[in-house]
Amino acid sequence: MHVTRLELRHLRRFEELRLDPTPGLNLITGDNGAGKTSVLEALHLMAYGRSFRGRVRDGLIRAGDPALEVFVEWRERDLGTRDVGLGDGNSSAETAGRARKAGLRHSGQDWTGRLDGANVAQLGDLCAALAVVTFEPGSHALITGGGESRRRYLDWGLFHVEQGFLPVWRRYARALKQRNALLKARARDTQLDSWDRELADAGEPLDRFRERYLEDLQPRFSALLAELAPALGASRMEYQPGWRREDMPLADALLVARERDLSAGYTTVGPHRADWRIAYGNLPGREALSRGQAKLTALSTLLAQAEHHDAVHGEWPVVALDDLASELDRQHQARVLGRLQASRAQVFVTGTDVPPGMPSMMPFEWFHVEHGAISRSHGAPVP
Ligand SMILES: Nc1ncnc2c1ncn2[C@@H]1O[C@H](COP(=O)(O)OP(=O)(O)OP(=O)(O)O)[C@@H](O)[C@H]1O
Repeated sequence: MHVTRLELRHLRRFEELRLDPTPGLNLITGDNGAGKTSVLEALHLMAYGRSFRGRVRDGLIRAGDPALEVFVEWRERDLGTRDVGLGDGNSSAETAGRARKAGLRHSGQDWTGRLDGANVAQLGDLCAALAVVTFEPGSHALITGGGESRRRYLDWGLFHVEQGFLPVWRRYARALKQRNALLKARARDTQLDSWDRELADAGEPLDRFRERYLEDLQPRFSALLAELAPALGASRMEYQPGWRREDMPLADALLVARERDLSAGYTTVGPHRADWRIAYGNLPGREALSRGQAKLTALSTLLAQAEHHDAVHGEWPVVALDDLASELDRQHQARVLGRLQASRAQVFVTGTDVPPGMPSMMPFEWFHVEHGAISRSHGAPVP
């Protein structure tokens, strides 16, 4: 899939901005604070309902404005349409496939969204339409940070590749909210029984979806990390369900935990506590990773997710790489960009300049951000 138009209004420093990217590599340069990252944030917002730098209300709306707006038009593979040679990033793929569009207005509290000309009822419906994978300076937290971002990683991938996942996820989230409210109110056992049942009925399939998805990612992830960071040794993604699944089904675990949950006022076991970790052949654990190794591991998990999306849908998600040159050394920049070029993914890269690791003769479209505006200059191949 590739974005053909991105428009944003009242986002960070921008009054208004429009970008018409190429289906291949798009380089966005500018000085510090010019607004390069903000462009990727707009794209990420449409795909995730939030920025990778926080929620909309955490400073994404331009100071003094009541709300921001983002519009995206993109093309995605249509099973009835044959995709024609994309290798040079300038092919007829610009006109092939199915055209889609989405719009989002967000005030930080309220939002309205439209997808292909119709209103959307849930933000998740909008986010499940456009697939964007973002690697940015905070991405190492996917490996070294708390479990929430790792659960979000699994769920986001599943929203895009498993049709049945969203209803199960919503059912589980609703049951969890109800059970937690009852626990806080110290409800009677009979009331809790029915929500335990509901939670277990949604939680068991949710757990199976996640475990299977991680298994599907596993071979891609291991191959990617072996290429990007061979010194780490053979690696494995290990799934942790969020309760002692080897000992009992979720329904029993909820019952066993009930007294503890009543005193805590929330549900302490279940898929909302699930996690995954990486086991490395040559390291005791993530605590021993350098910052750069954590970044390469995170990048491998993100690219594995993108490759899997391609295996399911026959096309890559859009790939956004924020500040690539300060995240990876030259050699890794070259490897990653070369791999992405071969994948025919649409890629957005930001930086203060052309990344020094950009492979020579790689074609790209060059955008420059300055004084709150973006201008286009055709990138010459790097000598
Ligand atoms: N809510 C806001 N209202 C107005 N301006 C904002 C708001 N939030 C951020 N800004 C400004 O918008 C710009 C955001 O820049 P952004 O982080 O996208 O820049 P960048 O080009 O990626 O910079 P760097 O190279 O320093 O990472 C900064 O100049 C910042 O001060």
